[in-house]
Amino acid sequence: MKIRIGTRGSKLALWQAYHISDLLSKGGIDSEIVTIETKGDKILDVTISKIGSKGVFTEEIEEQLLSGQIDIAVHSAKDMQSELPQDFELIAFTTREKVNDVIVSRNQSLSIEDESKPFKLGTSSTRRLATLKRHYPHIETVPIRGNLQRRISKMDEGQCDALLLAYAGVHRMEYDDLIVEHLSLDKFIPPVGQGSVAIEVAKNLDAEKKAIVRKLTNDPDTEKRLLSERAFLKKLQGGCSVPVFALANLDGNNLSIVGGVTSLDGQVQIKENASGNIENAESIGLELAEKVINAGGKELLAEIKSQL
Ligand SMILES: NCc1[nH]cc(CCC(=O)O)c1CC(=O)O
Repeated sequence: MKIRIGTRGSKLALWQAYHISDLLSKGGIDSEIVTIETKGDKILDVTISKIGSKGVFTEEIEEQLLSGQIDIAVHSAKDMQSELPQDFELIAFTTREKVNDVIVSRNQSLSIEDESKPFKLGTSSTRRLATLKRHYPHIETVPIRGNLQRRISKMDEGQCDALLLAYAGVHRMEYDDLIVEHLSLDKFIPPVGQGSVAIEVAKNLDAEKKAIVRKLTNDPDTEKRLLSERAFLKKLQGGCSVPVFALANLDGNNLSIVGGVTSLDGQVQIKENASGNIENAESIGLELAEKVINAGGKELLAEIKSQL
């Protein structure tokens, strides 16, 4: 058996694909990596929230899953919509990396906490922008898009002094030396799924292939955390372009999740939590969503979406 792995062509995406290929190979399964260019890779001059269509990074890949040109597709879990088109499913989540965001800069003396030394921080994520406005209003932000390497060259050209990024991507691309600060999970709660690699398949994929890929790549603890977070996101109809955040953690058989939504200007934040037995991961996520909705989350989200 040979598994054809579809992926976007960025270095981070390729790292993820090779990671899956390695896990398969340790289990004695051969694989081949197929790179696929998506709309999201071609349009670089506008923020993702303005491209508008769902699945800008997934559509072309899903076409190849459906036609059988590839068997599995590898994505950053956090980039996956909470509701996939009906012919597709996620069958595995790899062991999660540290979930926090970091500040990356050539200037080791920067600190986001030091209000006397403001600096220009590059980010285009609405969640990060809203969080910055709420907790660090002295920080000036600059929109920066593109893959990690591109963002770092934009920083080096002087467009900004520092970048706000997920630790997972920075670490995988081996830019650890540029990390000047790890952001606290109390203030910067990550988006759903940050730090894990998800495997997507067409539902009609051969059952034996599905089972073998899942067995060799899925981390059950990560899966429970992500199922809970993704159930929350789906119920709230969040999506990756709005400042919705959630993080589930495990302590033995207990799963606890914190999550919510922040207004774009940072003035309003709804943040709730829920917990229970790990077996009820998804219903705990739904319970969290209900709490956020009861606290006015739907109205806040509608207002945010009208402003994007
Ligand atoms: N939005 C792009 C993206 N998708 C996944 C990661 C990082 C790796 C991960 O969280 O799995 C990044 C970069 C970033 O947000 O800094």
